[in-house]
Amino acid sequence: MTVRDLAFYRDDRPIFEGLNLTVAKGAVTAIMGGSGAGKTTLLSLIGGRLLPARGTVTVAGEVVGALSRKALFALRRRMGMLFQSSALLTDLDVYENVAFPMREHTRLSETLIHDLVLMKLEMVGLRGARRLFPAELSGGMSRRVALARAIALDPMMVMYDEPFTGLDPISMGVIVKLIRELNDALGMTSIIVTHDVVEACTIADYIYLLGKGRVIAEGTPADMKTTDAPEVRQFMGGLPDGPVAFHYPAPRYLDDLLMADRS
Ligand SMILES: Nc1ncnc2c1ncn2[C@@H]1O[C@H](COP(=O)(O)OP(=O)(O)OP(=O)(O)O)[C@@H](O)[C@H]1O
Repeated sequence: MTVRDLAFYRDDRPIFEGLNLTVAKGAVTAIMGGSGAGKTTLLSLIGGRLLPARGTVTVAGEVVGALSRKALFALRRRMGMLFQSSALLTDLDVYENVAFPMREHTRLSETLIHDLVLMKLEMVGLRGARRLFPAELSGGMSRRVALARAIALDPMMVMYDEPFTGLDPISMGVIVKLIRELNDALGMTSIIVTHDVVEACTIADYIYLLGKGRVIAEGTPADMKTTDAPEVRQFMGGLPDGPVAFHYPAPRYLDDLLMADRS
C-alpha cells in the first residue's frame, strides 16, 4: 500500500499536504500521531471512504480514488477493519456477528459458514463464547470478536483504529499478541493507528509518525526510540509540549477573553 503526495482538506483546512508513506506487504505498520493528526482520516482515504484532493492511495496495485463503485467494493472486501468501538451488532450474538460479513458478501453454504466462523473464533480464543451477546462481553472480548469479524473474509490487509484503547493491561497484551500472530499466520498486512507508544513499539515492524499534515518521522521501533529528533522524542516520551504544540491554534487568550462576541 502506498500513499503518494496526498493532500486532503476539511473546509479548506489542510489535514494532509504532501503525505507519502509505504506499508510493506506482510508487515505490521503503526501510524502514530497526536490527537487530530489525521490518523483516522488516513484510514478512510485508504478504504476509499474519502477522496484525496491531490495525490494517490494505491492498494494491491489499484489506485483507490480512481475505482468504479463496483471495483471499490470488491477491493474493500479484501480489507478488514477493526474500529475502536468494536462496533458489534448488539442484537446479534457473537457467532452471527462473525458470520455477518460472510452472509453479506458471499454465497457460502451454512455448513461452510459454520466451519469458518468456528475457525475464526477459535483463533481469537472465543469459540466457547459464540452464543453470548455483545452486552455480555468484556471490553477485551468484544475487541477479539471484532478481530474475528475483521478477518472473516480472509482479507489481505487489516486496518486497526486504536485497537488498544480502553483495555486493561492483560487484554491489551492479548490483542497485541493476536494482531501479530494473525498477521504472520495468515500472511496479512496490518496497519495499526494508535497513540499507544509502548504497544506500537512492541508490535510494529515499522512506524510512521504523522504531524503537520505529513510524515514527520519514520523508522523501526528501535530507530524511533533512539532518535534525537525533537518531535519524535516529544511523542515517544509523552511530553505535553514541545515542537508539537499542546494548544489547537487559537487567538491570544487575553483577546479571546476580552472579545465582545462571547460565542
Ligand atoms: N467529519 C469531519 N468533519 C470535519 N472535520 C473532521 C471530520 N472528521 C475529522 N475532522 C477533523 O480532521 C482532523 C483529523 O481528524 P482524525 O480523526 O483523522 O484525527 P486522529 O489523528 O485520528 O485523531 P484522534 O487520535 O484524536 O482520533 C481533526 O482536526 C478533526 O477535527
